[in-house]
Amino acid sequence: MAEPAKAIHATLIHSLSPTNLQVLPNTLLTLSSSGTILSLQPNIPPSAIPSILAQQNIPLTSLSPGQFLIPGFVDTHNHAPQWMQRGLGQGMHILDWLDGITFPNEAKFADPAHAEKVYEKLVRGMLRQGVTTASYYGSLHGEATRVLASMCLKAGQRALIGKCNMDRNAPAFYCEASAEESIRETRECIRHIRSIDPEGVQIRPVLTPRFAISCTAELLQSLGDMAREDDSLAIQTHFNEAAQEINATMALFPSFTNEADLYSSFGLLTRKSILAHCTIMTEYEMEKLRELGCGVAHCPTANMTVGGGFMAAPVKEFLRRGVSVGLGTDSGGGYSASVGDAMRHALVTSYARDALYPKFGGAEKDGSKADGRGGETLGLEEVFYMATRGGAKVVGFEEKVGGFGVGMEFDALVVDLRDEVGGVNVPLDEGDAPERMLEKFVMTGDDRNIVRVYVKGRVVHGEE
Ligand SMILES: O=c1[nH]c(=O)c2nc[nH]c2[nH]1
Repeated sequence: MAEPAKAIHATLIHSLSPTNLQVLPNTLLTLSSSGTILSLQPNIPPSAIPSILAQQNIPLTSLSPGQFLIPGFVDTHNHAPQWMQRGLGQGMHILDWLDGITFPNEAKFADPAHAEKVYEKLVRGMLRQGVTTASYYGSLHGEATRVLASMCLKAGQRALIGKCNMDRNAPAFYCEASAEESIRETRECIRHIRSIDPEGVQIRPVLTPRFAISCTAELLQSLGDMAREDDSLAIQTHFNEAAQEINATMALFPSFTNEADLYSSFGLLTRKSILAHCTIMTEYEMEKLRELGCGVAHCPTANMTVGGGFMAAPVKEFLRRGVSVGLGTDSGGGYSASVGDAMRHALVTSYARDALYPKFGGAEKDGSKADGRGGETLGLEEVFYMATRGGAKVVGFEEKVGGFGVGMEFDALVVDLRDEVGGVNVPLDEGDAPERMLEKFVMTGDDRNIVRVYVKGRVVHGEE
């Protein structure tokens, strides 16, 4: 067994399941030099630590009252080249927003120097906000996507990284010449990612057909073939995002009546699929995603502001059916790249769904009212789960991260609610219990309250 390299004494809070939060007070953790949790002992008073660590000459970090540890956040849906366009085009419909704002911005990543500059800010900015794992869409450019992969590895962020595939229905200045070229560049990116992190410890490739509108059937089929030949490959795409997008998709593929059948016919719906948005779902598609084991990247910030009006995905229904759901910032369709905002917006959109949308077909649910509404609100435990362990499951990192346990890798945030960190919004009160501190952080905290970030036990933001 590995030797302990450092110890941390803190109150830990993590999710065991969507509805089960666990607080581990006064916990003594030891970590190996590669960041694996070797031991985890709750209820150890500070006075007992010297004798426990007597045989181990390792440094100890102790948190103060007002501070606690949570697992690192997982952003299951993020467009890396859109980092600089956040906030633009609010209220636009999806296809107009892509043409008017997004494609001209992403086209700039043909220049690897531009990619280097923007991706450095992106990865640093995401780590600072506690996003220890992200699933990134790159631009369509192979070289810029390789720059992103190298940047994540160097900065210490875990990531799935995919070169965007798009060989039609985009302006000539931002469209791949053919399906073959798109596949060639995709293979090159996968090779690069696997050469710099052969075990996929920190970064992994993900197939990234942007959506069916921008991919020919030949390209979708070739990507599906790649997924079938290598079942370790994750897949990410946009799915049932908005009415404008669904109508355009069905017009391009008239032999299908829904997106679930369309994407699965090309072999793109697997247990490794990460489907962003899923706002407009039928009973049939809901069940199909469940049967196929696909994960959902719920992106409430974008769904409320860009793409198609106000869209409230049926998240509670996904959870009821056992479909894996994580949170995505969808930066920069989402104007905010903060998973904290995504948690708050997930709560708000669930309240809207509860009040305004007829309940989803299927079994009677507790809490539904006579008019068919109700039963759709999410709780704090559920949004925190989706931001951490649930997200880790969606992106395929659940055995390593998302919670705390012996044998897991230590991706964690030191949350600090004390006045001295300079955040004015968090109302820390004397005697606040850990559960209450977490609730206040989720609802009112920001990056100033994330004072240190660990990935694999290494400090990647803040000071040790
Ligand atoms: O939110 C979104 N952002 C995008 O970049 C995109 N492309 C296709 N569909 C999309 N939706």
